[in-house]
Amino acid sequence: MSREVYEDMKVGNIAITKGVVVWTFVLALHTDPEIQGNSSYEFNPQKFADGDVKTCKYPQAYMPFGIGPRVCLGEHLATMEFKILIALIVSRFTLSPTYVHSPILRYIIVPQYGVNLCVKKL
Ligand code: HEM
Repeated sequence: MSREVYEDMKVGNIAITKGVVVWTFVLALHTDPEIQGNSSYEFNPQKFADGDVKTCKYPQAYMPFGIGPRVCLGEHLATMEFKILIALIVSRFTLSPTYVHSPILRYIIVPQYGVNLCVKKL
């Protein structure tokens, strides 16, 4: 995520000059054990049971849809679409017995050995 600095400013003890574009590496924020806790690399949907902001040390450090006045306009639509999509997938397939649960970090978190699904004729 990026923001252009419109005037010379300081963030903590870092001086930033007008015109510089500052990038936030969101993946690092979402996986840093210092911020997210020691299980930051584990796939654990349960940690969201009490809402997004309770998942990490600083509520604003969890920002898959950005943050502030330019936050993603489609956040709620996309979240709803994901819920519908997951429900549709789960209702039509079961995981193959050969499936090995092994999420790893590439550019995003992906299943290391893929996800094999059993397809049955409806
Ligand atoms: C998984 C799905 C999506 C993700 C992860 C995502 C993520 C993001 C992020 C990180 C930003 C930048 C926010 C910022 O700079 O603070 C953004 C902006 C935006 N997104 Fe999404 N987005 C998703 C889906 C959608 C959908 C479905 C729509 C529209 C239907 C949408 C519309 C927008 C728009 C219009 C902006 C620009 C907002 C602005 O600059 O004021 N996004 N999105």
